[in-house]
Amino acid sequence: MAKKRTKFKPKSAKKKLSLKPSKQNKIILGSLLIVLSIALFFSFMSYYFTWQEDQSLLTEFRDRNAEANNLLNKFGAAISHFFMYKGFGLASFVFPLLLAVTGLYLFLGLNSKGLVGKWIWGLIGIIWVSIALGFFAMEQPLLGGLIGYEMNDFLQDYVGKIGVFLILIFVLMVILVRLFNFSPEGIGNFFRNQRQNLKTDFKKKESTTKVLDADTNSIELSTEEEPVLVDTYTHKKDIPSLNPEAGLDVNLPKEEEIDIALKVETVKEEKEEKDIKAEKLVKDFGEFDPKLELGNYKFPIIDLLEPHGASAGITINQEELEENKNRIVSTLKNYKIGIAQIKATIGPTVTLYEIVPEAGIRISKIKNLEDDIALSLAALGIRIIAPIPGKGTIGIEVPNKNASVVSMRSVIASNKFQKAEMELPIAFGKTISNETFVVDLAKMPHMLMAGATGQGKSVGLNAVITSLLYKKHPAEIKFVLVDPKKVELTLYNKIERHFLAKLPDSEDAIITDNTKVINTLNSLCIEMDNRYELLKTAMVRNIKEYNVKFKARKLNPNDGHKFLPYIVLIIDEFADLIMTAGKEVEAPIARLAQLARAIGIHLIIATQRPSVNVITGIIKANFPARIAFRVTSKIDSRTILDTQGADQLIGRGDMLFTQGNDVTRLQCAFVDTPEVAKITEYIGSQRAYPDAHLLPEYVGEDSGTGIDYDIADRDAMFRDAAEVIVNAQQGSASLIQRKLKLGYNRAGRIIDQLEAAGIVGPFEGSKARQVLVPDILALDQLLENETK
Ligand SMILES: Nc1ncnc2c1ncn2[C@@H]1O[C@H](COP(=O)(O)OP(=O)(O)OP(=O)(O)O)[C@@H](O)[C@H]1O
Repeated sequence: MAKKRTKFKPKSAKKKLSLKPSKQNKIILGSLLIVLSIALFFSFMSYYFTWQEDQSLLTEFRDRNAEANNLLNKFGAAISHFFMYKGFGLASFVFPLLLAVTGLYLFLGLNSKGLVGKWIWGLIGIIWVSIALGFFAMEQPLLGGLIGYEMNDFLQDYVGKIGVFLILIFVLMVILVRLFNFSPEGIGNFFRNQRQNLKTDFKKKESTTKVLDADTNSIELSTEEEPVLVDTYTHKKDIPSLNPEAGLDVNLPKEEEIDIALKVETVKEEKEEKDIKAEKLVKDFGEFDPKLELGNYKFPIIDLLEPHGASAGITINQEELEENKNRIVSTLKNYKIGIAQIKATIGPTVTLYEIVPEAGIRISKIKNLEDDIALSLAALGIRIIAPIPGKGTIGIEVPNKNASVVSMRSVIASNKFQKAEMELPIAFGKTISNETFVVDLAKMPHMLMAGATGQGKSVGLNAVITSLLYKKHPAEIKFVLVDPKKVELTLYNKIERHFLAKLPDSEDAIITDNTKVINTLNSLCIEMDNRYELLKTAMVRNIKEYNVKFKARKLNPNDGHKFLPYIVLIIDEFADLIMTAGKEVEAPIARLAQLARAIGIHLIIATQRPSVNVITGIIKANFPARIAFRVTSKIDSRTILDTQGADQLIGRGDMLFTQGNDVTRLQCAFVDTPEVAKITEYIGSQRAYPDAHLLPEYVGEDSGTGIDYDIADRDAMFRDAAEVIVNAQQGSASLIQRKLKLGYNRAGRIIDQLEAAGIVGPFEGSKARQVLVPDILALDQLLENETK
C-alpha cells in the first residue's frame, strides 16, 4: 500500500508542471473572453450616448490627459467607434454575445463542437442586420454602420431598392429555415426544445459541480483515514474503504445515472430522426410499392378454371348410406361390438360414419378389426380412426361409389381462400365434411409430398402453384422449379419472366438437369445467407417484418436493401435426385430446411418412393408438413406420415395431410393440364420483367478456375470486385458475394487474387481485410502499372 502511494506522488507532480492546453488554461481563456465581452457590451452601450462628445478624442488616443465619456474611457470609445461607426452599427452587439458564448463554453468545459457554426451564423446575422438597418434607416449611420450603408449603396446601384429588399427577405428566410428549422409547425417545437436544452445544460453543470466537490472530499479523506487505497490511474479510492458518512457512494453513481439517462435520450432522438426521415419519404412519395414495376398486372380470372361438374354437388344416394350403415352395424355385431349411436358425414370422396360404441367396448378392439370390416363392406379405402381426435367417437371412412371431383375453381372461389389473410395461402381441397381446406405455406414452413405413381402428386403440386398464382403478385413470390421428369412442369415456362427464378448463366428457368439442381440449391443457400445478413442489418426477425420496414422506407436501398420476394422451391421427383446426387443435394436441402423459414424460402419436395433412403432422417426432421397420396405399402405410409393409413387411400387425389400430430383426410383439388396452360398463357401474355429473377451465382468446387495469381488468369469479375472493395473500403468476400451476386467460393478466390495484387491485406481472422488502395483513381493507376 505504501509503495503505491510513493509511486503516485511524482506522477502527479509531473502532471502539474505540464503546460499543454489543459482544463485550467481553458478556464483562463474562457474568463478572458467573458470579461472582454462584458467590456465590449458596456462600451457599445455607452457609445450610443457619448459618441458625439468622444468623437474628437479619437485622434488623441495616446494623450493621457484626454478623458473620454465612454464607460470604458478611451479604449471603449475607440473600439466602439471601430465596430459601431466604421463597422456594422447596432449589429455589432452580436460580437460580445458570441465572445460571451465562446467564453462560457471554454469556462464550463462544454463540448465545443457547435461553436464554429455559431460563429458562422453569427457573422451572417451581423451582415444581414447591418444591411437591413442600413436599408431602413439610411439617415442614422449608427444603426447600420458604415459597412451596412456602403453595402446598401452598392447593392442598390445594381438591383435597386426593391431588389435589395427582396434579397434581404430571401436571406432572412434562409437564416430562419437553416438555423431555426423554420416551418409553420416547427416554430412551437423550436421554443420547446430550447427550453429543454437549457434545463439539461443546467442540470449537467450542476452534476459536474457536485462530482468535483465529491472528489475534493475524497482527497481530504484519504489523508485522514489510514486504510484508504488510492488508484494510481483514476486517483479514486477503493470503494470498500470509503467512509459511508462522507456521502461519496451516493454522489458518484448519481453522476453515472445522469450520464446514462442522457445517452438514452440521444439514441432515442436518433431513432426518431430516422423515423421522421422515413415518414417524410412516405409522405412525399407514398409507401414503397413493389408491384409498381408491373403495376398493370392482372391476376388470373376464375373463369380460366373448369368447374369439373362440381356444380352438381356431392352425389350419394340415401340407399348407399343406409346400406353402408347396416353393414357396419351388422359387421360390428358379429364381433360383439354394440353401437349406441351412428352418424354419417358425407364428403366428396368418402363418407365418415361416426360411431359411439356401447359402454364397455374397448377402442383397440375396433381398430384391430379394420381389415375385417373393410372386407365385409367390400370397399377399398376403409380407414378407421379410433378415436377421432377431440371427440369420444370412432370414425369409419367409407369411399363413396361415385366420388365427386373437387374442382380447383370451387376452392379458389371459396370465401375461405378469398378472405384468407395468410402470407402464402394454399387451397388444397376439401375435408371430409366438405369444407375448403386452406393452409399457409409460410407457417409450414416446408412440405414433403409422397404418393405412388398416378395417385395425384402432380395435380397436387399444380394445385399448390395455382393457389399461389391466384393470390400473389409477380413481385411477391418466385418459384424455383425442379423437374427431373422433364414434362410435368414445362407449362410454367411461359411465366418465367413473371414468377420464376433461375441461376444467372442458365437458359431455362425450369431445371431438369441434376448437376444444375446442386448449383441451384447451393445458390439458394447463398441467397439465404445474404437475406439473413440483410435481416440482421435491418434488425428484424423475419421477411415479413423486413418487407414492412422496407415498404415504410425505413431501409436504405443504397445499403443493399431491397424488397424480398418469397421463394418457393418445388422438386417434383426427389427420389431420382437423391439416387444420383446423394449427399450433394441432401446437405443443402437440409440446410435450407433448417434455416430458411425466417427469410421466406420454402421447400416443397415430392417423391414417388417414400423409402428411408430417399426421405432420410435429417430431411424428415425438417419437413413437419407432410402429404401422402395413396402409397403401396404400410411401410411407405409410416415413412411419410409416421403412421399407417396412406396405403388405404383410394387414389385420384385422396390424401392425408399432417402438420404435426393430427392427420386430416382431404380430397385434393383437381386442376387439369389445360387449365394450367390457360393460366400460364393468361399471365405470360402480360407485360413481364426483363428476365427471370436471378439467384446469386454459385460456382461448384470443381468447375472454378482454380487459384491463380497470374494477371491473365484472373477472374472475369476481378476488376468489378476490386472497385466494390475500394469503394466500400472493406475487404470482405461476403461483400463481393452480395454486391456481385457471386458464389462464396468464387468470391473467396477473387479475394485471394486481390491480395496477390496488393489491393487488400492478408487474412485477419474474423475481421475484414484491410484495403490498401484508398480510392478508384489509385486503383486505376495500380492496375495500369501492372500491365506495363
Ligand atoms: N385431385 C384429383 N381429383 C380427381 N382426379 C385426380 C386428382 N388427382 C389426380 N387425379 C387423376 O389421377 C391422374 C394422375 O394424377 P397425377 O398425374 O397427378 O399423378 P402422379 O402421382 O403425379 O403420377 P406420376 O408420379 O406418375 O407423375 C390424373 O390424370 C387424374 O385423372
